[in-house]
Amino acid sequence: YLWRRRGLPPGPTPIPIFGNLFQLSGSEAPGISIFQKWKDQYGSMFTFYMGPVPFVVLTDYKDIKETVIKDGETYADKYLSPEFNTYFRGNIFSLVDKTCMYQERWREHRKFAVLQLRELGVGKPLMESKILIETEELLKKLKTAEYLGEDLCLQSELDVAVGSVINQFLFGYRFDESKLHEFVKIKTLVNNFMEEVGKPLGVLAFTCHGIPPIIIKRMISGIEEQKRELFGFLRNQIENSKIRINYEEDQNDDFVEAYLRKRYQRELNNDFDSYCDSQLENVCFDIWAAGFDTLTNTIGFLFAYAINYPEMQMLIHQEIDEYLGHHRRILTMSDKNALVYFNAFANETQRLANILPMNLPHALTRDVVLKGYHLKKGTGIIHQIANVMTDETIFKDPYRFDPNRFIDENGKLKKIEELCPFSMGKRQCVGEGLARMEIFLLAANLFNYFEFVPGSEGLPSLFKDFSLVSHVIPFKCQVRSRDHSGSK
Ligand code: HEM
Repeated sequence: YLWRRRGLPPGPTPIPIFGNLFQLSGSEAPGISIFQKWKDQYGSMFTFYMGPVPFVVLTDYKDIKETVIKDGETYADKYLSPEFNTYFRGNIFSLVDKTCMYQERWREHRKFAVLQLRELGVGKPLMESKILIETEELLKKLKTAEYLGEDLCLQSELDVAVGSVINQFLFGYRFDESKLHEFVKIKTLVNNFMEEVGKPLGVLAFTCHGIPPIIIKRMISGIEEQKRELFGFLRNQIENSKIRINYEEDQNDDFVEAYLRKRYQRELNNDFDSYCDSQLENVCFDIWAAGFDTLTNTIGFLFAYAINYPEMQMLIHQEIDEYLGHHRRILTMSDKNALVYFNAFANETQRLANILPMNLPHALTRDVVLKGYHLKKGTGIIHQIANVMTDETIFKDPYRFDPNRFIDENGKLKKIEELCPFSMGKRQCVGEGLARMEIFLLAANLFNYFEFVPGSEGLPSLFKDFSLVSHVIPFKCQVRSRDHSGSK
């Protein structure tokens, strides 16, 4: 009755105030299976309630494509709480959360971020060289761990490498020994933020419209101090850039410099609104929050799978050895296409690590008729890519880790369009190019020089917790050098 009254597709019965949140949080972690259960029960398009708010969920690739690709503008808005945004960000500033009211500002800043990722080197030797510096540093640390015969917490090392690349992009410097304390601080703050908004009350505060800021503050009380420190850190970096920058020059070394120059030019033309400090702080936060956890955990899962499946790790090693012959050297992006098995392994990792158990909620920018349902402008829509990537009609035996599903009968890499970890359409991940480069350069090179085996605590767990982004449980491993001559 509830569904018919609202003209929505059917779904599980909600309870007052909390809707279906407890079914979601009480389900098997990380939460993908409950969407599958609802799909089996109500069909591929159904409605569930996050708190008092209904969200229409699309779980079929075909339907997602029909909506976000063929009618992108209609689905480009986000369904996130303006009150939460105002409380957390100071206003409706950001790349990730932008709502319809601020569509133009979001469009401008998204375009700017995509352009800067390109200008500052994604897909080019410039970014490659920065990622390779992190790769070399990682290799040195692995060598030391091997020499000492110690267990290695690989995830901590990957975190520093991934964090350094983001910080290079944003602020122009990496986290060397002297800056490690800064990294630990920002990582902790971003992680705590993710944890808070991943809890049921956090999800409510993050998505439901109309909750007064004073209540939001109570619902996610853990966030207050972190917010101050996090934005304090970002503000500090931006202020340092302002001191360094020379507006006479036009060469940008990092994102913040590019932003400040753009703002300067706009202000010369009497536009004092489009580019401002608060927006810059929030975009920096978004790039950290959206880019760090997702990427470092993807690479972490890749190694966790490789240690759990040594016979597959051996195939990665064999492929690299056959390709490089006797001349072991650092792999670069020009080698990527030759390493079919590694790419298939990385694809399968992204599919099964399925890093966003629930995608970010979008909202309709106009009334639409979808599969016979008349949905009103503003309705929340979730494109459940996690369920597409575990759809057994596309990926047979979907919970089995099997890189071979991405290799065709001619031994070539098979493109399966339903592999969509970066989502699709107008809100598709802006960091996809950077993420793909890092996955290849960091991971392929570590396999190039080392074998990874379980540490003293045994095999890495493949369990995924319930969070906005699935985290690999930090594991210990041992590394064995594959380069006995000692030359690199
Ligand atoms: C393996 C790593 C990554 C994965 C799996 C991933 C996945 C995603 C997904 C699924 C979305 C949401 C799309 C939607 O709303 O439908 C997204 C958005 C976003 N990602 Fe990523 N991401 C990754 C890495 C990165 C990196 C490295 C950056 C930064 C350089 C980044 C920046 C962003 C931003 C800014 C958005 C919001 C875009 C918008 O709403 O317009 N991501 N990402």
